[in-house]
Amino acid sequence: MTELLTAAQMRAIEEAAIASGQVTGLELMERAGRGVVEAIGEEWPELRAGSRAVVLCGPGNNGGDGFVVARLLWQAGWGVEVFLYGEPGKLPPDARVNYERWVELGAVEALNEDALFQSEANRSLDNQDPVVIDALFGTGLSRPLTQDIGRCLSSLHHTDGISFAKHVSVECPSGVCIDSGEVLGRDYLPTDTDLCVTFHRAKVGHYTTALAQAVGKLIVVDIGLDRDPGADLPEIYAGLSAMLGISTQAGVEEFRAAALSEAMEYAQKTLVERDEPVVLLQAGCAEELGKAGWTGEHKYSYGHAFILSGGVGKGGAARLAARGALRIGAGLVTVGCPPGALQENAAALDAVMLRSVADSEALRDMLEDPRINAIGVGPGLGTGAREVDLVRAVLETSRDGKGRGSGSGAGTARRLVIDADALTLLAKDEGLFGLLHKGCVLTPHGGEFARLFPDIAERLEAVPQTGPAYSKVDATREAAVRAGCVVLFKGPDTVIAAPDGQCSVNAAVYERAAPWLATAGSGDVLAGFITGLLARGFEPMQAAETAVWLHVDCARSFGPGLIADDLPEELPTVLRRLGL
Ligand SMILES: NC(=O)C1=CN([C@@H]2O[C@H](COP(=O)(O)OP(=O)(O)OC[C@H]3O[C@@H](n4cnc5c(N)ncnc54)[C@H](O)[C@@H]3O)[C@@H](O)[C@H]2O)[C@@H](O)CC1
Ligand SMILES: Nc1ncnc2c1ncn2[C@@H]1O[C@H](COP(=O)(O)OP(=O)(O)O)[C@@H](O)[C@H]1O
Ligand SMILES: [K+]
Repeated sequence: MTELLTAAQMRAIEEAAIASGQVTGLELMERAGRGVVEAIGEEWPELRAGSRAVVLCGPGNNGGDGFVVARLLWQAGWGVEVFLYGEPGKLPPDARVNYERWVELGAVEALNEDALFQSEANRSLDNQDPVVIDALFGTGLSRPLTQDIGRCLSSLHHTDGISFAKHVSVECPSGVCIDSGEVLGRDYLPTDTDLCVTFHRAKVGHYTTALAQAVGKLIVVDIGLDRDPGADLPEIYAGLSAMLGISTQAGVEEFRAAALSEAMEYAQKTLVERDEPVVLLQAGCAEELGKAGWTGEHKYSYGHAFILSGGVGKGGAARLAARGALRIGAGLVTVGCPPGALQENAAALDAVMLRSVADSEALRDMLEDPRINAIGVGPGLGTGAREVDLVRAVLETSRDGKGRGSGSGAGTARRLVIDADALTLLAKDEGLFGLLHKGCVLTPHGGEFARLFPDIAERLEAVPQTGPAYSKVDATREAAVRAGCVVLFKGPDTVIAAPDGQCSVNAAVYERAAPWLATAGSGDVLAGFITGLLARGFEPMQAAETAVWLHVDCARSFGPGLIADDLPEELPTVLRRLGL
């Protein structure tokens, strides 16, 4: 499990490590700078002594990292030019030390567009593919960049006469709020970056679409913050006691107690400041499916999923969802449609069963069957009065104590996936919205989210002027609390949140990009995947996480040319590859 951090969490972790005596800020900065240089070497092994770099340093510790990078590249024989935004006298202590170390080796010029143009790296005729290293702002960005800095960054790519072949960002492209992935002020897009090097853990913003689209490759460098803060204490004491000549056993114990209590105090502060972590979904989240296994005695052991369909000519979406539910392992899947659409559906369904559902009364009768333990409602449903009644029936008959299934979800309320048209109905009808319960999963895309939670969407859309900016993670968490159930907010950066604060990100970006998943009907298949897993007894959060991860994996496994119908058919290949 990989946790994604906010800037505040990262700061707290660093502070705790420094306070425990485990490491100094200066050492962390050295490791960070070294990590950047190593990442450059691995990415472009052809660059070596004689290559050129321009390092842009900012007024904080991100700038400090930049001075370390400059020094290490210089020591490796590179031609290095350094530009500083800010005053040397105002640099924080560790950055100041590294500034001083650099000025023994080379010059520091004030950063502006003209200076970049005039830089040797830009003007030299040896054309060595100069690298520009952006160490202006990292986790400490608190307001929009001034226009002159914004212009400098834009000029790196968009101005005739300035050309830097390779662009490296330290922590993140400067100007981006690392909690949200947003450019503060939204005056321009994040600067395109070939390589973004961050430290200890990726931050939440790295996995948002806005930032990921600008970053070619993300590297997370280990700066040694995973070690137990108490682990080094005996050595530290041994060193100190030898120095001071106080080596007694009592002294050892006293020293340990004092140092540990300080470390504990910081650790507690760190924990208090932390929400439930935001988790990046990885292959491991699908392991639950393996653990759930295929060991049942009969089809009802795997639950019975029911998908409500729209009328004549509108059944494709429900059929896609049904196919998804069946492939992901629901024991039985039934599509319920209006009588007039039976013929159309019968012609298109085989393994999926079919029932006629004339109206909400017929539906309530059907849902007397306790074996139906998961329902998917919304894809292609329609948004008329009949559909309002159907959605109400589904919600009312699935609240606590109703719809106890015989599958592994037995003993819990019937679970629901509410998607597409059903979300539109919820947005129009407060009464329906009020019927939501913890067994539901809402799966809005951006438009549906804005209809359901207009004030939250408005806050998310507002141009952020200060950091940390309100993020998709914040928005989804807030929506989940309001709805009282799991909310899965779709997109290349799908965020899933539960009312208790659990939150995960399924990122179809970087090496997991699957832009061809944006194809008509793919959301319907996702709704089906979740419904199928709910039928199998998965908890709502776990069902949403597993389904969305497999959804992207199916798209990646199939590749470009994918249409929604291919997604369920690709699932067996994906499951086999995962060893499930
Ligand atoms: N704290 C540590 O121990 C470590 C920090 N590291 C680096 O330090 C960075 C964080 O350092 P800081 O907290 O100093 O933050 P930054 O260096 O990201 O920026 C903070 C500085 O920029 C100013 N500032 C913020 N927004 C501005 C704007 N729009 N225009 C002009 N000035 C602006 C602030 O007033 C402050 O002086 C990380 O991203 C990472 O690169 C690494 O060296 C690892 C260790
Ligand atoms: N660029 C993208 N990369 C990866 N996945 C995407 C991208 N754009 C959309 N998706 C995913 O595709 C699906 C589209 O669902 P939705 O918008 O409901 O479409 P439809 O209603 O046509 O099924 C969602 O799961 C969404 O997360
Ligand atoms: K930066």
